[in-house]
Amino acid sequence: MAQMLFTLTGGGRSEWKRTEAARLNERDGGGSGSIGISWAAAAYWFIACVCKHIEPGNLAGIQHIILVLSGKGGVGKSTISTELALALRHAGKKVGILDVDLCGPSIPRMLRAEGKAVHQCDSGWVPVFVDQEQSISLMSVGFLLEKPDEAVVWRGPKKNALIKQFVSDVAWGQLDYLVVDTPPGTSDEHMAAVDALRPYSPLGALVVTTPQAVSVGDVRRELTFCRKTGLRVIGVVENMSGFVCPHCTECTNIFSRGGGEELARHAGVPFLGSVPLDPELTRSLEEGRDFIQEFPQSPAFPVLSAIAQKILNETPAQLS
Ligand SMILES: Nc1ncnc2c1ncn2[C@@H]1O[C@H](COP(=O)(O)OP(=O)(O)OP(=O)(O)O)[C@@H](O)[C@H]1O
Repeated sequence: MAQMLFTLTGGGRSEWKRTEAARLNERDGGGSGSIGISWAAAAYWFIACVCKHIEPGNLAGIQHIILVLSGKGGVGKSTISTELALALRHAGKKVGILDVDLCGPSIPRMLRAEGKAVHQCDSGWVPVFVDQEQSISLMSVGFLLEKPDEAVVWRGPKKNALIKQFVSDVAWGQLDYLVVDTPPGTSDEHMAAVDALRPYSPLGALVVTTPQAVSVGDVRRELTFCRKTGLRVIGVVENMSGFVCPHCTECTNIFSRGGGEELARHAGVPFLGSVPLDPELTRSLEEGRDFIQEFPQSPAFPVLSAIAQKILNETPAQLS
């Protein structure tokens, strides 16, 4: 504990002690879930407030916050978060990604940032910059784990405490967009994220689904969650919507098609587009490559670019 507090409150840029985080994770994994990082966070806040080392409002420089939600796991939420961030970045925007999918942090790998370390400055944790121009910054629990495939086995209160700490303590600086990748479903973690983010900036949700009725049904629950928490729905994205044969360019609707669009129409929320299954997208994510820059001929490229463009077109007017 003493070591952790030292690393969190010490002056200058000292490296986050990942081994200490991993040790706390190990010690508390599956246990009471109420000690460890959450206690350290409380102590950290107390000391930070007393010493006035931490400026409140680390999110104050962010123009727009977009929460990416999905009813089910594996429908491509992290994929859409990553590609949206890349597309916005290629449109000249400064973008941050906050990965609050604590049990499945896949974005560091998708952006080839695995193994990078989070540093500390006077105003909090410095996110990892994933490109040389420092136009995309990323914060993920993946950076706090000793090994990339280590499991985070925490109970709800502890996860919520870390999400709140991510929201308050990451020094993003000036950003045009913060894309928040959430776990699947509508859990306590979503409430923690929404509650913690609400005071800082206009907020909207982008809901990802696959076209099948079973996934679309889960999206209805997401839309209800948005309504109940007062989150504006920016739009629905249908992912894995058809497979375009690379040889003959014929599109096969493997998981049916159009469920997301129909749901959006019924719910009265915007439909942003249907992203096809695209092997080049899978490959670029596996290899941590920049799909938007490297694969402009791919079938998923025009749809992902159009989704980013719709967000660019409407966010200044509607979210401000
Ligand atoms: N349109 C697509 N074309 C090809 N592959 C895709 C597409 N969308 C997602 N994938 C692949 O599907 C897998 C699951 O995607 P992803 O991790 O983004 O889903 P998720 O909803 O974030 O999952 P989780 O709920 O586990 O966080 C990944 O391997 C990704 O590369």
